[in-house]
Amino acid sequence: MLRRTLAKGAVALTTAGVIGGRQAVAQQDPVEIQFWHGLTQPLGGMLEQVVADFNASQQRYRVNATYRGGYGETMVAAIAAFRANNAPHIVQMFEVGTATMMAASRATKPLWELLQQTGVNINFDDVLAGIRGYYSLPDGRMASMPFNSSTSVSFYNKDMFRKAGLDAEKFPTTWPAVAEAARKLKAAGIANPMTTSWPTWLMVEQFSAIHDIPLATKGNGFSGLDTELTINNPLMVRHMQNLIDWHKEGLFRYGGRDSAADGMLSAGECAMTFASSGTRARIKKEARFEWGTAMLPYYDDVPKAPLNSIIGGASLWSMNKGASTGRSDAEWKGIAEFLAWLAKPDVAAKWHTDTGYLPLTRSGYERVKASGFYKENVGADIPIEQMLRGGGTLTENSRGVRLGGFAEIRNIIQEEMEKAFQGQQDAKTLLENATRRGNVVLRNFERANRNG
Ligand SMILES: O=P(O)(O)OC[C@H](O)CO
Repeated sequence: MLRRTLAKGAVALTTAGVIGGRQAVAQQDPVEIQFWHGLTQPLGGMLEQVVADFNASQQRYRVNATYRGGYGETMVAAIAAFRANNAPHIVQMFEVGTATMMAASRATKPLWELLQQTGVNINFDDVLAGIRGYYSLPDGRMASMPFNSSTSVSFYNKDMFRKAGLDAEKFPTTWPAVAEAARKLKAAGIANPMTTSWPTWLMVEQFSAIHDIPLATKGNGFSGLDTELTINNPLMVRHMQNLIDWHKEGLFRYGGRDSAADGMLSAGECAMTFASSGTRARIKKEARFEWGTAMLPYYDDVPKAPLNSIIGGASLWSMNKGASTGRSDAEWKGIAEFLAWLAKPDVAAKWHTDTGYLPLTRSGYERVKASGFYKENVGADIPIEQMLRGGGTLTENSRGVRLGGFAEIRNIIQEEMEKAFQGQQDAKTLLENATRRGNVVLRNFERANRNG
């Protein structure tokens, strides 16, 4: 289908040819690219602005960004759409969906193949190791496009700290010190001293990485689908039991599954929270008090702690339309051009500084540092500094997690945590149950995907 020229100053035409002395240049309609995302406000709006900027930067492609619910809902919607031969060109997939997408070879086109096929180049040499490793295949080729990679950090309300007689400029570095601060906050009348977003990401996945303990066998699942959970270990039991006890004591409040607690700190509903670095954008917009950020706490009697934290957030996957429906070369090219545009240093740097998500590359980080941004935005570099802790060398336990059915496993762990917070079980039972039930999910996934 052809669209008539809309060149500046030209009369809009209904047919090709010469009107009013001007030669109409026939031009193709832009190729439409559907992009489903799972970011709530204000991040969703920022992402849609990035897309609008891409659309304004060229005329061949038009990316349509649509919010499809949270990450979990977006994942379910994209899989269902593929089955109905109507998948989006690009889907934003949270990091826990990575193994599932890698196994869904009919539904997705790996990034390396997309770039090879379209001749579009994206240089991944300088991408942070913790990000690159998460989204690449064992041989190093990229499976998906890293976009909004986060890590998790502590956020706290400095006004509440002052009210409790705590040093507002020093967030406690260890878990016992956090509990002590929470007791003082409670004594000062703060109803909810601490909570957490993403309970499993924070209290199980990040916790294991920082303390250099495995979350699952086979290098946290990176080297095989025949992996088993190892979360029923003494350190995990110790931490979970502490959370259960602190909950009973009124020092910790469970704020719900996944991102449910994301808005609690900015609404003044707690004094401390542990959340995605990407929560920074929301806190900055909503908080009506002085707030601070700090690295995640740890147990300082654990020999290798604290190591680097791991990434979260999401990457972008290109999808086939359906099992029996292909895409045109122009569509694949449009997808690749858009992803390459996201990796442009200026675009990636703006996304990082606007949102709190990590810079994509080391050089990007250095550039932002040199610009003075971190001096003006104190604490904005804490997520990346925490990622690079330990010299940036990742261990098998600190490079991330790749499990089949991971979203389901997270739900199981959250369900078992909820039972414990309701007083129905202790930490040991919680972790035994979660391990047993999670391993069933892993075996089912392995059986279904054994032959690729
Ligand atoms: O809030 P995000 O985008 O950093 O994502 C947090 C978790 O990693 C999602 O699994």
